[in-house]
Amino acid sequence: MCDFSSLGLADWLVKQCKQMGINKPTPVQEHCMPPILDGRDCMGCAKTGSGKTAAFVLPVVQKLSEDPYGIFCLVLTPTRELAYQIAEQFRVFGKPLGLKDCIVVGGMDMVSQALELSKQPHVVVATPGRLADHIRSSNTFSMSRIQFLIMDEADRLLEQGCTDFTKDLETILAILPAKRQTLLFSATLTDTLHDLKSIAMNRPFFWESKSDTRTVEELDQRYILTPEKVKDAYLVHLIQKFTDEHDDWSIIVFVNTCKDCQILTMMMREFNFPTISLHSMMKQKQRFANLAMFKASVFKLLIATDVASRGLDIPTVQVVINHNTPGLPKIYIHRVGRTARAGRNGVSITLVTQYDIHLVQSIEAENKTKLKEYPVVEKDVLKILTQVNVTRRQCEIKLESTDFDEKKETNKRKQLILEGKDPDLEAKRKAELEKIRSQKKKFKQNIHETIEKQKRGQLKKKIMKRKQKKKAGQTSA
Ligand SMILES: Nc1ncnc2c1ncn2[C@@H]1O[C@H](COP(=O)(O)OP(=O)(O)OP(=O)(O)O)[C@@H](O)[C@H]1O
Repeated sequence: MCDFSSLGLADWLVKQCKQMGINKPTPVQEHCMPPILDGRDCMGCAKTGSGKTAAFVLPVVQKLSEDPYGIFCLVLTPTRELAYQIAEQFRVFGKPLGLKDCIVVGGMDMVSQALELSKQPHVVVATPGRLADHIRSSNTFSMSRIQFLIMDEADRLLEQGCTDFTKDLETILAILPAKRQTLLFSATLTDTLHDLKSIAMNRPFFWESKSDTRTVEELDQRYILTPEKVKDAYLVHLIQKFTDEHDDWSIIVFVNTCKDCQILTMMMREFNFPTISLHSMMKQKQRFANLAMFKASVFKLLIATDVASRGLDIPTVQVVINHNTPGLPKIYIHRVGRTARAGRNGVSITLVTQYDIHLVQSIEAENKTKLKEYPVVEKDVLKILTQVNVTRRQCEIKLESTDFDEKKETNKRKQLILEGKDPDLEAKRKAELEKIRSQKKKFKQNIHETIEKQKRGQLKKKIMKRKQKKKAGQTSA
């Protein structure tokens, strides 16, 4: 049987693992640690909650112990909360070494970060935007001797989504030495493999967990088909049911927008569920505080946008509810992966409207899993429908009386300016895109309606023919 020692891990680190209850390597650790210790670049793709973090932290800490200097390792990650989580793992495993880390993320004081960077910590864990800002604005630190570059959630860092890291990554990569080890990890690497190969060029070792499905077996994946207007009532019903039945369960509800996050949080509080939220329009200190309270189970219901969908490791989360069906299978994988971690069980429930059925189908096809219907007594949901919808309206009105939308607009403009774009031009471009999208949607709808009409017509004809035949048979008899 494989153990950490046989993978080449030093005794003191094996002991450190044991102290954390980590006794046997998971497959991603078993396969990726030896090539990393051997000096190779590595791309590791394994399911959510399978121990990818330790798969890169342990070899780096071991190598650091052999030749300690700062800055030895740079870790890049897409979200600020994840940066703190990864830094904590380095701190715990590297405690006997006196490992010094520095976290460089947006929303926190830049001056104190610059000061910490100048003290040459062993490990820097950063989000790309803020680190690139430091590189552009100061020369108090050097990364020219780093031994390791790690990109956690590497596919997210490279994709050009709503937050595009490309420019910042270029700035960062430009100051790193070519001779280094590059380690790339994610539960969904495959789509970006081509781009990743141009970053990891040192005899790259690629490992992907072999499995028929892309989600873990311990996860019970469900859906509820609901009209848009009944969604919130289902949500309240589900949360009531889970909190009544299991007082130690924590629940994450994923929503599409910051505004929805805010409204649903207000609503859940109206229904007396102690709730907190996490989204990108909140002040960073509040984000950290809320997450800490959720982790400590002070609050057991978290309403979050996709800022919480990747990497967060909270063992008490038993249920993930998707208030909206994720538009991409990849987003679905990361969201539902917040439960059923490290061999534990978990449930995910996706609320699906009739317009989202094609999204569920592509999630099922991509992940090679069928979602099962979650049984609900419909009349119990209908009983609370009016109350829930009135409460939503009240919360919407309450939110409208604050400057939430205004703040959102200002934040968006600031972000665009920082990205070197013209906010007015961008707005125009977006409006044009939206127009094309809605025309396409209308066109699709028309085709769908025509096909349905034709089908109905054919069916009518068939029935008529059958009736006529029957009649003819009766008269000839
Ligand atoms: N060998 C092991 N044995 C038991 N538990 C482990 C082992 N390695 C890691 N863990 C634990 O498993 C949990 C999940 O690990 P981790 O957060 O690294 O998952 P991940 O693969 O990075 O997931 P994600 O893709 O969601 O980021 C953590 O709580 C971690 O402490």
